[in-house]
Amino acid sequence: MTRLPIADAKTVRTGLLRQIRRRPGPTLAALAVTAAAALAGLAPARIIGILVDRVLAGTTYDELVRLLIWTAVALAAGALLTGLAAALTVRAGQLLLAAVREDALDAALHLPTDTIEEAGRGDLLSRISDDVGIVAETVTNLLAVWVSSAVVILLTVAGLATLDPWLALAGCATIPVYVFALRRYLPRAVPLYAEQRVAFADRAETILSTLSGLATIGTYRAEPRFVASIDASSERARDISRRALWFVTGWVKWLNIAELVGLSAIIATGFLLVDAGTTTAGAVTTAALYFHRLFGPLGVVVMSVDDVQSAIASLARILGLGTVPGRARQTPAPPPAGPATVEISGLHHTYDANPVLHGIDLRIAAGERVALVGASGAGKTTLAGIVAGTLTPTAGTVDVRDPAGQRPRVILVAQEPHVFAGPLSTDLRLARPEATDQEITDALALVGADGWVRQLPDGVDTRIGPGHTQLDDEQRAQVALARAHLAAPSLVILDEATAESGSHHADVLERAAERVCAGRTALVIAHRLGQAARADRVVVMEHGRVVEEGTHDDLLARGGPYAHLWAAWKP
Ligand SMILES: Nc1ncnc2c1ncn2[C@@H]1O[C@H](COP(=O)(O)OP(=O)(O)OP(=O)(O)O)[C@@H](O)[C@H]1O
Repeated sequence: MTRLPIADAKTVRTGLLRQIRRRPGPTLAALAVTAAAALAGLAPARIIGILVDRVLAGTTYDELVRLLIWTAVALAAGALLTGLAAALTVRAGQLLLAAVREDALDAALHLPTDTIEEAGRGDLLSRISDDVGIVAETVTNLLAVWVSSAVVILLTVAGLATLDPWLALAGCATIPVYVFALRRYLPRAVPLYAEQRVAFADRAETILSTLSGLATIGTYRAEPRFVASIDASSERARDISRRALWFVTGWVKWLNIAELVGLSAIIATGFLLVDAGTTTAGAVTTAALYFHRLFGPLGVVVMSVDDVQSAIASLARILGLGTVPGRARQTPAPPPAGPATVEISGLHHTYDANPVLHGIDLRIAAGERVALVGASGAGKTTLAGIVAGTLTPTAGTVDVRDPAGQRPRVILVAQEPHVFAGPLSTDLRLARPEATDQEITDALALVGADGWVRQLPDGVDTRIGPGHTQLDDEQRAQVALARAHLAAPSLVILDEATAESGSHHADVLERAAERVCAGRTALVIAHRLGQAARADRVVVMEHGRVVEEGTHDDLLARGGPYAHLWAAWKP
């Protein structure tokens, strides 16, 4: 199975930057307030350092009180700004995510049908639901903390360096311990947590399956066996949770050792510097407090690396959707025009290295109705999908033009047409939002659906779908044909719209299909050869090639593949 692509690191970076550049205000505001909050957070440490120096030099009571008031003001300002920065960062993050989500949804809606089929719908769905959910949760819970931690770390290190480069250097003694702890922790954390999740899922599954089979278990007096299996899975979950707890404790121990090493190095260096008279005790106090401020942010960053990595992986999956070349966008719908001409040349198509179309050349004149016939698997649906633009051919071209030489509206009525849940009239207006009630009624009458629609509880406004009125296959096909008629296409492609039904229904639908095709160019995949007999021209396909074409009578007279199909067909 071909997977949908995952964006590489560069695409993720440029994708995010592009979104930020589109609307830079919220991000810049969040960064500015975060920086102000970080600076306000540095102020108390600086004031306390000054206070230490003043006390050592012999200060007055008034000055002491003044400095303490300044410390309180700085703390309050820091707290306010930190709260504001968090709110602004989450807002900027959510706006960014909303833009990314909109783009991803847009890309998903324009993915070529064959790409979705090859990759599986599950992959696409999990990207626009699960992955978006993971990123949204990270943005809400961690983005503000990470941004403020990064800014605090940056400004605090800069603050340390401006106090005294030697003190900053001494603080670096913590780095090797952090690196050692990270290298020890990260590689073991992911598998451990994955194992824990599996154990939890296992326990839930065992309990659920026992509960759902309670009656049967009682009948066979098998309770002890099931209780034992719940016991076993619970023990596994407990053991692994205990291991995970020990693991976290061990990890936190290393963080504490790193802090101890850095702080000790700063105090020891400070002692030497004060002794040598190159700095003051107040500056060393400030440096120690600055350094202490780093512990919180560093701890948060390190503890949530896993979550952020998983969010980045999800983001890469979401942005990967935008890297698939999309289908041609048909919006806005071209205005109704006369019947189209179709020029197909050198068309090849391959599914997963399995070639199914081998160089199809076909021309359909304006207003002509061509029936496509052939055994199952001959490639008819594939050809129809390519002409409709829902499939991208491996090679070759399809040129569809209206009388004015423009790409016109092409409507494909698929084998299993989809009718959207909701009022029937809303489904029909999908084809033409401005359609009047009369036009809708006329379209339903044209396809022979007016009778049963009138009998629905609310007529054409009756809600269709689960929990409401359910349509049968014939009714769905009629709705699809009425919708196609309302769209006023220049080319209509019918893919076995009548194949599912019994013979009376087939007659109803065939008549409906013929009326929808009238005055339009039409390509009809005809399993019921009666449809082919009434077409202007019949094109016979075998194993991905056109083997015969002509009128029904000509082909019968020729006695080739079509004549054999006709002879074998029982109307
Ligand atoms: N999405 C797909 N992925 C892989 N192979 C496919 C896909 N769709 C069709 N095929 C294969 O391509 C070949 C042509 O299929 P296609 O549906 O175009 O033929 P058809 O003439 O319309 O047949 P039918 O009348 O049964 O619908 C078949 O062998 C089919 O198995």
